Amino acid sequence: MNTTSTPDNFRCGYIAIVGRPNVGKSTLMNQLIGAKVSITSRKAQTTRHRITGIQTLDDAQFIYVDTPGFQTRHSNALNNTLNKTVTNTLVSADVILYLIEAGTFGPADQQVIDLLPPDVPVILVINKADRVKDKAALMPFAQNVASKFSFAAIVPVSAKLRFQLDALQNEIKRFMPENPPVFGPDDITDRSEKFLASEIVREKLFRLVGDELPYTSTVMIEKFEQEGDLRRIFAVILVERDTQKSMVIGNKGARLKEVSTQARLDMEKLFGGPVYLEIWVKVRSGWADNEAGLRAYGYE
Ligand SMILES: Nc1nc2c(ncn2[C@@H]2O[C@H](COP(=O)(O)OP(=O)(O)OP(=O)(O)O)[C@@H](O)[C@H]2O)c(=O)[nH]1
Repeated sequence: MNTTSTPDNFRCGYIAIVGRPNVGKSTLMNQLIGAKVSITSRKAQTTRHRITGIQTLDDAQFIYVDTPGFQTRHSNALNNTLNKTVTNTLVSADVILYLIEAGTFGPADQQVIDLLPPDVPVILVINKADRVKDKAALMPFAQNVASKFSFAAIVPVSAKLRFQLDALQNEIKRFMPENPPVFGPDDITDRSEKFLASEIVREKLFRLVGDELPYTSTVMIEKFEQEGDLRRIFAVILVERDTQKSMVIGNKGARLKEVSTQARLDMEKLFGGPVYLEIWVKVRSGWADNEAGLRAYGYE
């Protein structure tokens, strides 16, 4: 018996987004749900946690699961943990979006294909289609990639320009099971504000400090207090060496100040109220190679 106003044939499902680092997974999820819950950056390997973005329409609820970029270049405890997360995310999904970049297919893309489970529908999403001048060239490229796996559908998109995202959403809906919604109609993420705050600081850090900073640097929120509308947030950026600490702080603290200002503005937009943000930089060496250390920082 249906006791709520949910239509009988409502669809609800989990959608995993996978692809090698930097193909645009976070950008795609943010554009699909229309809010910034996953961080994006020009630097590869910025997404470390599983992030859920939720979109609810009249007839369907899409629950997106973002996965860390599959890492093959470096091998340490952190990367092994990341790859395990990818595999676990995939087998429990109803639909998988496998992302590649238009015109590019390399060994790292193949390695992600090798992780795809055979019994979950996989949509081949060819992202960054805006970069391809000769659209006719996309066809043979798509056919070539399609020969490598039995995809349920193929959709070229531009996550950045929102090109073909409706078409993609319709394809996704076809493969979602009939289920009542899991989340409320206004929820966009099941992540806490504290978690989102740390992701925002990390995004600014990678954007502003750039390639010199190793991806093992991390952000912790030491205190998160709310007083009426005001949120007071105390964050720590953990780096591995003193030289990295000075890089983050910058000349007379200019860089850290910029990270802090930009992060605060994003938080105020996302939380819908004023934010007081304080960020400290601390050095802690070797944590990325230590499994126990990883657990302590919440990477299971
Ligand atoms: N031209 C173009 N650039 C895009 C598009 N989608 C994403 N990008 C850019 O590609 C870069 C990487 O995007 P992300 O969304 O961070 O990629 P990701 O796959 O989540 O990366 P990891 O977190 O490293 O796994 C950013 O600079 C984006 O702006 C697109 O459709 N067109």
